[in-house]
Amino acid sequence: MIEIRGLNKRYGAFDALKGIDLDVKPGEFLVVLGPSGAGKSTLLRCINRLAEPTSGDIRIDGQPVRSDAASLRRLRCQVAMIFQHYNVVPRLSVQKNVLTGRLGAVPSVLSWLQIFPRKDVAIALECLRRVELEDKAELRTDTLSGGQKQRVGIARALAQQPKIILADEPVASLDPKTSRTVLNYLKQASRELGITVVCNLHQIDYAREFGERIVGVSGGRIVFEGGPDQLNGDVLHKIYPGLDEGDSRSASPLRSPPAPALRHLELEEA
Ligand SMILES: Nc1ncnc2c1ncn2[C@@H]1O[C@H](COP(=O)(O)OP(=O)(O)OP(=O)(O)O)[C@@H](O)[C@H]1O
Repeated sequence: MIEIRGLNKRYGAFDALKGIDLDVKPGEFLVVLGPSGAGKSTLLRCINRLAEPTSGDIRIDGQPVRSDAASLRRLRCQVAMIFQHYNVVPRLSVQKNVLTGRLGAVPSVLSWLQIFPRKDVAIALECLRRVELEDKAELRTDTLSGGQKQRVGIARALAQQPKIILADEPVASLDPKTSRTVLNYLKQASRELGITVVCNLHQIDYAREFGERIVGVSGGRIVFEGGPDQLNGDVLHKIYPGLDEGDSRSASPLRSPPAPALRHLELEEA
């Protein structure tokens, strides 16, 4: 579903990604694990062209990903994104937030007027049902808890009816119990709908629990690819140089501090 060959991304004089080769199979739930600054977000942003690769080739469903308007339009339909800070519109109702996932499929004049065809409203409600929030559809989104907001983020991504969901640290701002609930919704939807998911995580425990396959990134390179049962101490030291034994058994020391809310939405500087 995703084929990446020789992907490099340079910011000024800094190489954020160095020769990434990666294949993601259709329907796979892939976890990208790595320390802060490893290049995980940059990898996702290159896949969906929020960042322009310096060099290399990315194909989605066999089609090369390019930056011309037609390719970007196709890409935006095929690939949905889930963000650490939910990126919901607080004043809008839960249902309207989910309906924004339908914007690519609705004539722009209707979306300008915030009028959505009945078919799209039905899709939004079905997606809310998948994350068990259909009873909150009419509420303002800023009345929800963090975990519920992220479930709205998942429903919005599902409403797009994408082939691929890229989730950039979707549970970094949530407590452990809520994190597991949110990741369960995401994994279940991926399994039932056959959506390919690439999910960036900081937490080793969640990577083991939810990843069907894990890619370890460190210093802009892939340093591990394998199953969750292969995440042993040696592998963890490769991914997290300097990690001590206690850290490798616990998820919490590897939690990142929250990043600025809009960082992942901002297009990189030209
Ligand atoms: N727009 C940018 N301009 C300059 N440098 C950048 C930019 N975006 C990312 N970087 C740098 O590229 C490196 C990789 O960043 P990236 O956000 O991809 O890492 P990450 O693994 O996702 O980290 P985190 O888990 O903290 O989000 C970091 O050193 C970061 O400072």
